[in-house]
Amino acid sequence: MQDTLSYDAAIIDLDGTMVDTLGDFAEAINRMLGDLQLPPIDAGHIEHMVGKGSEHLLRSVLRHVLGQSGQAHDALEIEALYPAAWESYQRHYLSINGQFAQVYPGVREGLDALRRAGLRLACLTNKPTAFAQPLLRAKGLDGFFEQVFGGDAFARKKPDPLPLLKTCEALRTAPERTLMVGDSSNDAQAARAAGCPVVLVTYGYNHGQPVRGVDADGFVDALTDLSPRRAA
Ligand SMILES: O=C(O)COP(=O)(O)O
Ligand SMILES: [Mg+2]
Repeated sequence: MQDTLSYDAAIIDLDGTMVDTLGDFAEAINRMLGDLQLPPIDAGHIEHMVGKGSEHLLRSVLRHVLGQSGQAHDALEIEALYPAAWESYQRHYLSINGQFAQVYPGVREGLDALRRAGLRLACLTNKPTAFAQPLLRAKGLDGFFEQVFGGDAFARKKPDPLPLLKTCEALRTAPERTLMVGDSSNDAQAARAAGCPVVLVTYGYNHGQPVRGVDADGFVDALTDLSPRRAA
């Protein structure tokens, strides 16, 4: 049980923390690869590439499939494919957003308990804001958050501390009283550098690495394990 006694607010990550979006990523990516006449990629590979935003994801996917198909693939070739890949991926992602994704057990109850305890909530994801907002709406999670910021909302993404500091500013809370809840080393590194306490869920995506090896203040198996007491 993670004690929220001294927190005024919580910043919650999206992919791998609130919603299991691997199915959405796999569907949109494989439709994009089909458009580009490239071979498909397994969800297992995609899982290790998620967390650093869509641009990083697409470049990792292109590098992987070009390598698999034995085609020469230097950075220039990946960049030459990138604009068409991004256009296709964005179109497909928006058309299926949420259809192959599930809210993790305990998320609604956990968020509800945090809200009832008086904590202010923001969602901060590396996913583009234009993907994040409709996904939260489709899953009935949008009403919990005062603010929703995507990976394109600020000049730099997590693991840089800037998005967390900007989110604290928007919530008008001090970083040391604002709990970051995420699923990966990105979230933890950003929180450490911003001066926010950080708890990681044990079920998300952590670039294929064991999450308990990440430097964090605690780990929970569900958001319901975050104790919902507010700061005095
Ligand atoms: O789109 C991604 O890279 C995932 O983003 P998130 O884990 O920060 O929500
Ligand atoms: Mg995540």
